[in-house]
Parts: sequence; C-alpha cells; structure tokens
Amino acid sequence: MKISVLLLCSAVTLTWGVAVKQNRKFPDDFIFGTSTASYQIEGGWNEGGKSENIWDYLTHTNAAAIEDQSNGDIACDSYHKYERDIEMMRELGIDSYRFSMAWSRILPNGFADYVNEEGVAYYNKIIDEILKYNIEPMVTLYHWDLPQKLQEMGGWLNPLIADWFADYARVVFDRFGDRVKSFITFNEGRQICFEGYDSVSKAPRLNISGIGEYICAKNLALAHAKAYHIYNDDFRPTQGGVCGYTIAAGSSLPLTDSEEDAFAAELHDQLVWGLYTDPIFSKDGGFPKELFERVAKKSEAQGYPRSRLVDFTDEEKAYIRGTSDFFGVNHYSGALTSASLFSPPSVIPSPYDDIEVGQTALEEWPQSASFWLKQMPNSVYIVLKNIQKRYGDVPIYITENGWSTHEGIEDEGRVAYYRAALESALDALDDGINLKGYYAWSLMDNFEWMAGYTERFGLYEVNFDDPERTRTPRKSAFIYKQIIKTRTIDHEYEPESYVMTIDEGH
Ligand SMILES: C[C@H]1O[C@@H](Oc2ccc([N+](=O)[O-])cc2)[C@H](O)[C@@H](O)[C@H]1O
Repeated sequence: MKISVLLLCSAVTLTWGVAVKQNRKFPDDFIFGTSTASYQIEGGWNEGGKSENIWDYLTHTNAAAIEDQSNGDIACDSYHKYERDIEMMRELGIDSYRFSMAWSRILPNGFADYVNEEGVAYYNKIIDEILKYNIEPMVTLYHWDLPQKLQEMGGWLNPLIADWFADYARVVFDRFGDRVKSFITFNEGRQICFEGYDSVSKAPRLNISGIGEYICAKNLALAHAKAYHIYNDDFRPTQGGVCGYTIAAGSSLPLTDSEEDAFAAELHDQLVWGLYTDPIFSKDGGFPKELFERVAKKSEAQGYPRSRLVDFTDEEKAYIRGTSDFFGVNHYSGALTSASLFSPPSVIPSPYDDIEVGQTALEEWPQSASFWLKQMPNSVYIVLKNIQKRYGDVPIYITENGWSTHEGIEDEGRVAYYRAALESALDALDDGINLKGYYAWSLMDNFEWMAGYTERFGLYEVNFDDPERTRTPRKSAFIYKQIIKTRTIDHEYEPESYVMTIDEGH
C-alpha cells in the first residue's frame, strides 16, 4: 500500500522534522492574531444582565458530561479581567484579536425585542480599548453559546432561527460595526450541527442521528445568508467592512493513490466542511453533489419517503451563493482517508454511514494532549490547497490554529507545532494561495468544552486555582511575539528571559 503523504520539498535544513526554507518572510500586510470565544473565557455567566445559554444549561444540569465536571461560570474571568487580556495582546504585538460575542449577553431574551445595554457596554470596552493600540477586532457572532430559551424552541432545528439570528446580527452590526470591520457569522457549522444535534457530543447534545445535522446545516446556511445580506445591504455602504464564515477543516489526503481513495477523500471533505461551505462558496451553490446523491440513495434504501438531506429551493441557492467576503478556516490536524478504513457506526442512519469512509493518522505524527489532535506534516499547506482547489482564490484567514499540552511554561510541544504550522503557511504563500492572516488558538488557557480545563491551548497559562486567574506567558508566547515582530520564523531563537514587556508602538 502506497501512502501518499504530501511533503513540500526543496528543504534547506530540517528542524523538528520540518522542512525549513531559509530567508522567507510573511508579507508586511499579513495579519497575525489570537482567537478566543465567549463561553470559553468570559465567565460572568449570570452577571450584567446575561441570560442562560446552552453551555450554562448543560454544565449546570449534567456536570458529568464534562471531563473534570467543570464549567465556564468563571472561566478566565475575562468579564472582569479583560484589561489584562488586552495587555497580553499588546505584549504579543498582535495585529488583530478574534473574539466572539455572547448572544445571551446582548439579547437576554434571545429575541431582539430587548437589547441589554450592559452587555453592549462590555463589548464596547473591549473594542474601544484594543483599537487604541491598533489591534483590529474580528468578531464572531456565534461560537456555540445559543440562548437556552431559543434551544427550548428547537434551536438550530427550527427554521425560524434564521430570522432570530438575522435579528441578532442586525443588532451587532448596528451597535459595533462603526468600529468592527471584520465579522464572522458562525464558528464551525459542523461542530454546531453534527456535534450538537446528531451525535450527543456538544451542547445541546441531541441524538437525531443522520437527520439532525442535515436539518441544522440547512438552517445555518440560511441564517448566515440572511445576516450577510443585512450587512451587505444596510451596513457595508456606510461601515465598509467584511463579513465571512468559518469552518473547521482538517487536511485530508487519500490513503493511497487509487481513484477510490481520491473519491473517499473528496466525499469526506464534502461531509465535514463542503456541506457548510459549498452552498456559500461553490460556483453553482447548493449542497455538494456526490454527498447529496449518497444521502438521497441511502435514505431511499432505508425506507425514508424523502431524503434526510432536504435540498434548498433554487431561490434559496441563489440567495446563499456568494455570501461571504472571505473563507475562515480553523485548522488543527489531518488524516489519511479511505473507504477501506470505514467501520460502521453503532447508530444508523448516520452521516458517517452515509459516506462509508474512514480515516487514520500515522503513529509517528506527534500527539497533543487532545485525542483528536495529531500533527500531520505540512498540514496547513494541504488544507489551504484543498480549499483553493475547491473554491479558487478566495481570501483565506486561518481563524484558529493551535496545540494542546499538559506542559507548564516550557511548552516545547506548542513551540514546535506553531513553527511547523507557520512554515507550512509560508509554503502556501509561496504557492500563491491567497492567505491573508493567521490567528493562534488561543491567547490563553480556557474552558475546552467537553475536556473542561484538562487540556491547555494557551500562549498564556491561566491559573484556574487562583481567584485572580493569573495569566503567565509561556515560552510559545515569546516565540510567537518574535515571529510577529520579525515576520520570519527563526528556529534558533530562544527568549533571553521569561519577562514580558510591551514594545514601543503597541
Ligand atoms: C481547540 C478549539 O477547537 C475548535 O474546534 C475544533 C473543531 C474541530 C476540529 N477538528 O480538527 O476537526 C478542531 C477544532 C473550537 O472552535 C475552539 O473553540 C477550540 O475549542
């Protein structure tokens, strides 16, 4: 069996097993940032007029669902400690900060009948303060924390949610768009839909296997498009910013060079991100063709009178197509893909059973503290190339990329990962891929969903035993700072000390 792992060659030196070309530089206008999300860092879960969201509800009613029985009630306490967060951004010298707003902090009823001014004031403080230091906000409208009240009305399975989300988006654009020039509607459609409604993984942990994800995906696409059109028609003319969409994509390569494995890799991409992005970015719009046909055929064979993946109307397809100014990708890991690796899921119908494809990672790839995260060689380049092949030269932002450890301050594993990922991003730039920016996940340790606080992704360590939630820079923070400052990756660079300062101009 020939394993087709693509490695970009013409290396000059090898560092950490990574091909390193010399004298390469990120362009001056390349954006370096860090990412966070509201539920993972804010805390203040019932303060300042905020209402309960689906993560508050899950962690308060089913603590056992979280590995360490923890929750985001306080998290990093960024609701109170945001000034320290901004100081850290200045220490790093980042160009942009990606964070999300909590729908239930801005609209505690879920609906736009009442705007919580205290919630608006909280986000205004962050935006105004970072702009003082020339740090551009990139705001995600929805990073998984749906108001619980809307969940009780069906959440993302209720088609009316497209309007509820559009109303929320209008409030966000109206209140913040004079200063925020970059919006993302959704963080990771698949994680919202498959993990929330199909596979009992993330909140709200519903198990409508083989059906829930598809209904949610359709509603999400319509919600996104409505928000985009509102921005485009009513706000862009005066505010002049951009509005995009972010998905999670691993770099999938065919296990062998057979046609079957090439098709398996294509089907897998269609399921795990094309389902969400083809309707927006593909030439003809609509769901991915082969996936759509597979689900229709399977549904029929299973006795369903109609496909479990309900198509858009032609009018809806046209309404959704082209509704994104950039492609946001959260990228962490990769795998090799083949139908020969398929093992039937325990529950059928299931999206995985629909495609009958499986994946594997190689033993020798470094393993992070997260079971799902292994470091595939050159994986940033591979995923960006897959996106470019699919959608052409759309501007791309890597809106998350990072590595989890159980390490303390000396986080050599994370340092190696970031250096390798950014070398791979340089390969993409060298190849003419339209990559505009890179956001490290994450500024600091935070509540890592089902893993609670057992896995750490931060450039800054957070002491969750300390009521002050003290933040301390890790080695990786110094390394990332040096890369941002010089726009180059110096694999020999070692921080002189672990004392952080703010450089002039930040
Ligand atoms: C660590 C961050 O993970 C992000 O979510 C995903 C989802 C899927 C993959 N994947 O490899 O398939 C990677 C990361 C999430 O957006 C963020 O909040 C963090 O938890």
